[in-house]
Amino acid sequence: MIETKGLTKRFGRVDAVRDVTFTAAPGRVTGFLGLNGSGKTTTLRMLLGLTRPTAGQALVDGQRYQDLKQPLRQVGSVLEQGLMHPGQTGRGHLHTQALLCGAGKQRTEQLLSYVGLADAATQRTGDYSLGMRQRLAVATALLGEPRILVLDEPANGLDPSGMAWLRGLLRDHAEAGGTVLISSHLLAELELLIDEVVIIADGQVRFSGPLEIETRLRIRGREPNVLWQAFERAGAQVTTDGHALLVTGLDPEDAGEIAFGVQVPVYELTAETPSLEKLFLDLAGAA
Ligand SMILES: Nc1ncnc2c1ncn2[C@@H]1O[C@H](COP(=O)(O)OP(=O)(O)OP(=O)(O)O)[C@@H](O)[C@H]1O
Repeated sequence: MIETKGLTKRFGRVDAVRDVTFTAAPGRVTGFLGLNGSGKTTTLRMLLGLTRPTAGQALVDGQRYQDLKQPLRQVGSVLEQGLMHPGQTGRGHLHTQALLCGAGKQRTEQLLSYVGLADAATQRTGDYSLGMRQRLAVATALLGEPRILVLDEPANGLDPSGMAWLRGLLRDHAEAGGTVLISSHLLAELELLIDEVVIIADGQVRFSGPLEIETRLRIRGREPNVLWQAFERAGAQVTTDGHALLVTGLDPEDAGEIAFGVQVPVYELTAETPSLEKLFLDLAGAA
């Protein structure tokens, strides 16, 4: 479990993070979304004990990171993947990091396969693509078999197969009861990865909650008023954009059956799902 309560960080006159309160729960993948400079990295750094809050608290399993007994076994993180030595091989990097958290050679070999780098284990990380470095960074985070993962922009540089791999990995981790907090400004990609979303803009949380974006139906028919009343009788919410009825609370099959029941021919019935990007742009005021 990750919790922040009134978390605030001021750098001189810059309010980087203001009164940020949110929870990332076990069994869920929580996305932490914001534009560049919105305060994501500063928040994650406070969570990992790397930046001291001006006010408020950042807690991991109810404790500050610096008070955890075995931090590397409790929390795995990817903050900056620039921390790899370019002359070291992928395997060498993982072995060195394994020493820090007491993981054995068997674990590093298993992880190299798990992140799809077994064949590239003897290549220098300086020759790795951005996506390969991300995979190695994720492997490093997993070394101590932590239940909590904090990943800053892990999707950056991944190709579609890399994204599918990351999605599977995060899903498995959450389904095994782990907690995942993953930041990004790559909205469309995050949409497929996460269950919950926390949207931050100008250092403040603008939205936090489950990612259940309601599908809206756009319906045109011969007698809109008859349809409107019939849909409302079925418990749906109905508005119009002047051309079509906009209906929430019904699935397309039900809407079709209702129109058939009141004998109104339907000319158009389209299910529209607003993208996470739209939600984000609306909430973050990011024009
Ligand atoms: N060490 C620092 N000293 C002064 N200002 C800082 C420092 N670190 C961050 N800031 C400022 O705090 C604000 C939030 O920055 P932060 O890096 O947390 O945002 P971010 O959402 O992670 O952005 P990005 O996606 O670009 O990494 C920015 O205005 C940034 O310039």
